[in-house]
Amino acid sequence: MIPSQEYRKSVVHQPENVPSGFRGATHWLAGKVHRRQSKQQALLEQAHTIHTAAEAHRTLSLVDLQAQLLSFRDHFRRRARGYEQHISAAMALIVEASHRQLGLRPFPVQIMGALALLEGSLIEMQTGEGKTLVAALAAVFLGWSGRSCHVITVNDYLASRDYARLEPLYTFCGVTASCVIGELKRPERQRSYQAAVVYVTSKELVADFLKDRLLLHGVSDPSRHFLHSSNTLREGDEVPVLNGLWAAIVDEADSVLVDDAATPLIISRPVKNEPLMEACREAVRLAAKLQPTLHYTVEERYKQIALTSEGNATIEQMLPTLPPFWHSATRRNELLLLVLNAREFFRKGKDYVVSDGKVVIIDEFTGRLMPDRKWQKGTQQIVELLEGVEPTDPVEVAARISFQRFFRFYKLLCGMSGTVKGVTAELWHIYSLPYVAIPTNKPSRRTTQAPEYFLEKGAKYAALIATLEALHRQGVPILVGTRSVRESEFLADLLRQKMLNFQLLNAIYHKEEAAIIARAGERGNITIATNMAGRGTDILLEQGVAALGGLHVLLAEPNEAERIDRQFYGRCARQGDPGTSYSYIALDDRLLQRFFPERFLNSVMAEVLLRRLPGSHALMQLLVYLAQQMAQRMAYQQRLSLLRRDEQLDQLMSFAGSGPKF
Ligand SMILES: Nc1ncnc2c1ncn2[C@@H]1O[C@H](COP(=O)(O)OP(=O)(O)OP(=O)(O)O)[C@@H](O)[C@H]1O
Repeated sequence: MIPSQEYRKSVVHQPENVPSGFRGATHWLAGKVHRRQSKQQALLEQAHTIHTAAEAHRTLSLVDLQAQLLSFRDHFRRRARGYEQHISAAMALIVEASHRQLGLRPFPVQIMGALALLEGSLIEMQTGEGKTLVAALAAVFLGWSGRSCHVITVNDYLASRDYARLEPLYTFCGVTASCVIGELKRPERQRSYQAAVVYVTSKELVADFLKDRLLLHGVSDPSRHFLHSSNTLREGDEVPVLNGLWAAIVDEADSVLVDDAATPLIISRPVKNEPLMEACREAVRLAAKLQPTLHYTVEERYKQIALTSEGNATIEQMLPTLPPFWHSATRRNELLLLVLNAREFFRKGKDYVVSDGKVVIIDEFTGRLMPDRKWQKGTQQIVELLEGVEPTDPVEVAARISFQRFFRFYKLLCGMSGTVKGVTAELWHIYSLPYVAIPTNKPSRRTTQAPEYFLEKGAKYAALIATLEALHRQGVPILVGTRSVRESEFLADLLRQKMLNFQLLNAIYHKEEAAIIARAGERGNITIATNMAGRGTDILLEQGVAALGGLHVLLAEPNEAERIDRQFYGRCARQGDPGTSYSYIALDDRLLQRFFPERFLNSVMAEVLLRRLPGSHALMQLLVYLAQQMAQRMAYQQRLSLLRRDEQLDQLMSFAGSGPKF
């Protein structure tokens, strides 16, 4: 049904040699655009035909509809001759089943999206266009094949929500479905992974994969069914939970396959290290006797701490009473600086929380609690000791793999996102994923305000608050996007001073996060969120809000990827609703500061903005564009070099006869 990766790469979108010369290159480009457009046109036409055919099934009884679906399922499972030719007929029945079971009649563009997924493409579909249903239409087919299809969601909440919503459709079509979330124990996980369609986050999936690989002692082809490799298990071993890696539909594909691509997923195991624990305890005891300024200096801006001569003298006085370990100045300083760093720079409520007697890290960018994440090299134990909770054992790495490497194991990979442009070449190069743009069901009614530029953050926030006040007075709901938890809290303080009511998305669980984001479309609501928070949650407008211009979204700081900015703007004007997007940018924003010299920004650009010289906005726009391009280029190079390293490692290992390792 789906062409293999190799077939796709060789036939469908094989990168051609670009002819030399300007004329040659423009012809080549025009031909490429033309081929892509005709492919999209063909898919859309097929989708319209299916939509019309589905209308004819409205009169079918429920029993007949299901009987026809089940007969198609058997046909697909047996891979009977020419079964691919029945995709349109079967899809028309699934469309009707969706209407009966979910109350949703897929639009032609959604059918087009599902067809493109089945061809193994990456589809770009605007936010709010109903990607959840698109994935389900394709997953029914993949589930019919009898092998597991993994639908990758952004978080556990979405995995269980999407599974619960779509389960009636799957059951009706004769497909077993399940979801795997963090709280499931291994026996339950194993049962869930046996289903034909499994909703799961990439994090859970990769963690289970690594645990299985450890159980299987690193042998076997990762794409094969693990249970068939049970001969590699030893007596009394736990059973692997996964059922092989065959097909995956990745939601928010840009985030999973690009942004998180190089993130290593690590399986660690606690190790008893009593000497390290004792050293941490001693360091905390010693540091308690040191005072800022007198014994050490704190450089807030660069997050640096240095012992003063007074500090060094105090420690040396204590040396005779300390064990020999402390007589090495390097070791002593390293440990003491760890404690002082934790004491001066780690903030409870911002960097971590203490819950149920445990120190839990808060993600700096999303504000989410990360119970599985631990600081390294003794920092975790030191923070725990400072908080007076029982220190946990240090951990060692047992197995690791990057998301990029993991997803390349799938025989069939496809994905969806609202923002793919800008990374299509990378997705092709790394995953052999061709790209198909899906048109919107209704024309977009988003108004995009030109970005506003400011000399410094102070002026930017003052203007931002004034805009919020004005819109709030009119009853317009506003969603403000920030780049970090710190910035969202700073904004929240400003709003408190103005006595404005607001909702802050910060360090809470996905369910509450989704509930807050879902209410962002209510009259007069102000919601502050980090850009990634609540991704995937539907924002419905309260009655009467559309007449006020719909949801307004305000980006408080540009991101390193223009894609993430666009993803945020996509929170408004969903499904043909009205909406407006704004962006406020200051010369001291992190993006510009990272890529341009401070002197250039503070003198040349400040002067240009201050004098409102002609073309100043275009120049600022160019700077932001260049900074984002540079950031993306650097991130891409990083991912590419990781991939090359992985590939080299593979070659070495296969030479040694050990098969794929990570
Ligand atoms: N065919 C349909 N008919 C009516 N409503 C639909 C249809 N398909 C989807 N919807 C509704 O559209 C809304 C948005 O759907 P969904 O959350 O799947 O969009 P999305 O593309 O995944 O958005 P995001 O990118 O923000 O996650 C939901 O309320 C869903 O019920």
